[in-house]
Amino acid sequence: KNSTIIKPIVYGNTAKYFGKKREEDGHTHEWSFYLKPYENEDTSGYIQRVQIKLHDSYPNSNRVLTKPPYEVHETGWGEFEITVKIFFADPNEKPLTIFHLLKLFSTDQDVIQGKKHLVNEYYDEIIFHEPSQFFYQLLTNAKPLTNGIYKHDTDFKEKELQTLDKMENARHLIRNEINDL
Ligand SMILES: Cn1nnc2cc(CO)ccc21
Repeated sequence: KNSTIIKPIVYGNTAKYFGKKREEDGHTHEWSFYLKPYENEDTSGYIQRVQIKLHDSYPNSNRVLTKPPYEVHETGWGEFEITVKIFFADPNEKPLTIFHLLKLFSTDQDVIQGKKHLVNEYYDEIIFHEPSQFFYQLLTNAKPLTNGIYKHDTDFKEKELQTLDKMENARHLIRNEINDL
């Protein structure tokens, strides 16, 4: 039977420039990395823990979160790859690894002047194909969160439309070029 469960997620980072380099440690930015469900639901029923691996030179660089919100708040001076590993409540479900390049620097004047946060976030989907009976229950009975804690800076629906338009335009361009051959 058709038992594929899709869980939309949003992950990424925000960053804010201090305005200058901090004397004592040379840090220039505060930043946050986060992983959250796209819809407001309690993920703790089906996510057992989330490991967020920072650059090795951060103290305690492997941040383990056993309940939401799955966030890391830090300060620093450099951009680097963050590796996220999501472990699920069903031990037979393979953990999922996500890679994210921390972004601190922007060319947007408002961001440079510290007037607004840099937001670098992505929409993705965790697809569970033929989950076990036990896990299917956990996935489908996730409690909706009433306090609406998750709001997204990015209007992903709008971004989807814009991306689809770009793809359509690209198809027309290619078709015209092929016709002109
Ligand atoms: C790569 N990077 N960027 N900023 C950093 C801050 C620390 C902690 O002092 C360690 C590593 C860092």
